Amino acid sequence: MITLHDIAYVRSGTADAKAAAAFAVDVVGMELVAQEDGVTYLRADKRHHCLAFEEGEAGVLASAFSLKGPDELEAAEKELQAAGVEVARGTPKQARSRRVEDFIAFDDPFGNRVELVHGQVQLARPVHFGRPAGITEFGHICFDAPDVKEAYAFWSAHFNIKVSDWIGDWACLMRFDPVHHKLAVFRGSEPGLCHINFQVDSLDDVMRNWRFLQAKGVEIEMGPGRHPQSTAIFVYFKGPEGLTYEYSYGVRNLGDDWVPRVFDPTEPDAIDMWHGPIQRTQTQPQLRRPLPA
Ligand SMILES: O=C/C=C/C(C(=O)O)=C(/O)C(=O)O
Ligand SMILES: [Fe+2]
Repeated sequence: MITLHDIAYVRSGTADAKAAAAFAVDVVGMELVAQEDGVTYLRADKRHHCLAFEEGEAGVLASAFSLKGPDELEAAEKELQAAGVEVARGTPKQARSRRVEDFIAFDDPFGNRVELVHGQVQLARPVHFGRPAGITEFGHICFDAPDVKEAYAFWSAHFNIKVSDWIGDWACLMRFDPVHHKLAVFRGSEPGLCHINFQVDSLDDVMRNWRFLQAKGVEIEMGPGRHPQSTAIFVYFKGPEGLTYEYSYGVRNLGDDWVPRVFDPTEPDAIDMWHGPIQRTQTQPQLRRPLPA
């Protein structure tokens, strides 16, 4: 069993790094940490970065989770290989570019590129936020996959992942610590990054951010609303090149005795208890690249 410790980062390709970074800083409120070798690094909490834009074709390149250390990384590599998953270890140069000690990469059964890392660099200094959006941390990652049941079968077979809630066969919200979900999979015809979530400090932050986004003419995909699953109050909005961001406040923590629930996706309040207009958040496509050599 591979024990995920935390989410680490999303790495996304961009054809316009300047626009992608400007949106991440001036609209989302992240800190621009560095721009180096065609990569722009953005942070929102203690991590060196939780979002990196690599110049090139637009689309998600990888989503990463951290493990405890080198022994755990090696054990993860062996476990995945034994299960027939093709796994590659990153080169020192690639690890340096990700600001991690070491990492492995593989594709989930649908082609979502996942990286497992250890030794992600942290920055001790406070985050110099681009604007006061109230971000407290990088909250969760959401993939698309054509079969969410099969996606859960994969994650629960090899990882310390438990389902927290199902939305029929349309979505699976998963946890590996008390937080309701740090990984979600939504049904979509192709692999991709459904959205990247940032937790904010208060309900007021969600509402202030919503007003700010509206005033800036940013496309609001959904919200403000409240998810019945995590009870979080949310707003989803669209950044450049199809990258969807979510702010949310109030995600619940679960105990070991939690029994997963099943919500009917055809019900009007299945994803928003406030019955706001439901719009399927468009996904940033997964770019198909060879595994690290
Ligand atoms: O569509 C349902 C979304 C649920 C949640 C939640 O319960 O917080 C999400 O954050 C999500 O996956 O976007
Ligand atoms: Fe979310």
